[in-house]
Amino acid sequence: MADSPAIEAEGLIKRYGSGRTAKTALTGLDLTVERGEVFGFLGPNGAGKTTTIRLVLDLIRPTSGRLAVLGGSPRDAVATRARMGYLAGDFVVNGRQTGRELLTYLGRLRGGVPAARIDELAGRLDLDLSRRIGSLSKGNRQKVGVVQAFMHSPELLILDEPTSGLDPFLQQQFVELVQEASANGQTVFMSSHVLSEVQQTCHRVGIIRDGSLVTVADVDQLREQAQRRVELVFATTVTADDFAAVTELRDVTVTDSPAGGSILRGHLSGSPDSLIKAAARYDVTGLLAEEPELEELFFSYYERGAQS
Ligand SMILES: Nc1ncnc2c1ncn2[C@@H]1O[C@H](COP(=O)(O)OP(=O)(O)OP(=O)(O)O)[C@@H](O)[C@H]1O
Repeated sequence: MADSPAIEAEGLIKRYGSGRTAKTALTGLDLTVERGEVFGFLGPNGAGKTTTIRLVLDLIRPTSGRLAVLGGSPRDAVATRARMGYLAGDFVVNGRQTGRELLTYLGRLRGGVPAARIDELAGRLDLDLSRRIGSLSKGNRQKVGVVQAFMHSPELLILDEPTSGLDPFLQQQFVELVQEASANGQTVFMSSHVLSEVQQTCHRVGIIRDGSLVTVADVDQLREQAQRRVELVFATTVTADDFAAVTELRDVTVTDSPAGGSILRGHLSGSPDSLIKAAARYDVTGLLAEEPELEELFFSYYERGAQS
């Protein structure tokens, strides 16, 4: 069904082993990933992220609970897998093939991918497709992994710490690929410890701890609540008292500007509207408002999870 969620888990339990060595990795996971969203799956080591992803891919089976992927059971793997793309942090394949041979082969399995699409992605990632995969560095091998995950524009991309340990160039290229996939209406489910990457790509984040989801948050809402550093330069002298009515503004300092006038600095949370209106009473010659840092907010969610 087209409008069923991309991923829907209810009371999902996964136990590894039995007897005294048994380990319950998922303790009753409830999770919905809607079609077309980029969902970040965050949590400390051992929380159950990879286990969830392996269940979605039908690489392992749940002990109990319900799981639907693209409207069907993950057990319909053959039909569903061609509509999915998957990349883990350590892309491992037969090393004797060249990148081009492997990607052409995988493209055929996924219903045919034009050679030009493979070339375009390889070009963007600065990947040499003529080299044998076994001779590539970890970073270059991971680029092959990125191409195979994205090349067929799958309905659902499953990414398990896809860029961990990779250089900033590949991380930035990866962010752009996720943003493009999202603009194209594809769904992305991504676990990551790279919070800047999550901040740049995800619509929602879910925090998992000890095998169950503790919070789901909307990244735009977090961004609105988050503080941003602001700096305003005035042609004339202003005082902190002139901005006392702007309740969204905290930690206000006013210093003399080298060009005469004043520089006002502070932290703004919520709407900038009343600050802009208060500032408009004076002659504003400079303005800086930084993009809010969500990392601290993400960490506070991790911690909140730890207390529950
Ligand atoms: N094959 C297995 N056999 C036994 N226990 C396992 C197995 N795979 C995972 N576990 C355990 O299940 C729990 C969840 O592991 P999982 O790999 O899903 O966590 P994760 O959130 O992906 O962690 P990380 O961020 O370190 O990758 C951990 O306690 C782990 O030790």
